Amino acid sequence: MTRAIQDYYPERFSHCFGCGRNNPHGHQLKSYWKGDETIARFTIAPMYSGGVPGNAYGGMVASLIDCHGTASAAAFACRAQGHELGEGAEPVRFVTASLTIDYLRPTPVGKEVTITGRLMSLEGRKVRVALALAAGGTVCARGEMLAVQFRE
Ligand SMILES: CCCCCCCCCC(=O)SCCNC(=O)CCNC(=O)[C@H](O)C(C)(C)COP(=O)(O)OP(=O)(O)OC[C@H]1O[C@@H](n2cnc3c(N)ncnc32)[C@H](O)[C@@H]1OP(=O)(O)O
Repeated sequence: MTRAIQDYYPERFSHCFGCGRNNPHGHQLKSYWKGDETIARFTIAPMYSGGVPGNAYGGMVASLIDCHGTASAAAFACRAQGHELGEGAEPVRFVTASLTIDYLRPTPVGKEVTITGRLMSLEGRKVRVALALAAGGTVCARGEMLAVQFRE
């Protein structure tokens, strides 16, 4: 898959500060399939420092996990319906209903981090995703999301 999951979002849902391709001021996070899981790569700029220079502030960590989680939910739901993103109808859009983050150790700025997503369960409009953010192979934060399919 060469296109990011977010690149399949309808235009009207592509303004998110974290991952919207139509938001020139945002982070424009890109998430991809990796086998049965999902992955995004991102380098946090030093301006997103937390209290200690060199480490990211917690909101930035949550933001990356949040956007990767909703993208993962859309991809998991699409595949569960028997097709891939870009095939047939436009992908359903998910919003975060609940997100918990465990901050395990500081997340570095200026160094690539990976965010991964794994499907936990899919039940009706609800998708639960397990998420992890790692730097240099070390997990810095874990997240758990309940994403709910948006009713248009
Ligand atoms: C045209 C406007 C376009 C707007 C698009 C926005 C896209 C932006 C994407 C994001 O940036 S996500 C940002 C942060 N998230 C939000 O702003 C979401 C705010 N919350 C909501 O809009 C609604 O609460 C939500 C859509 C998540 C759910 O409302 P619904 O009325 O569609 O569904 P409902 O309340 O019936 O909940 C559906 C199921 O989820 C469950 N649920 C909802 N919130 C929950 C929660 N917090 N914890 C546990 N379960 C929860 C709920 O119990 C229920 O379970 P069951 O189906 O088993 O009965």
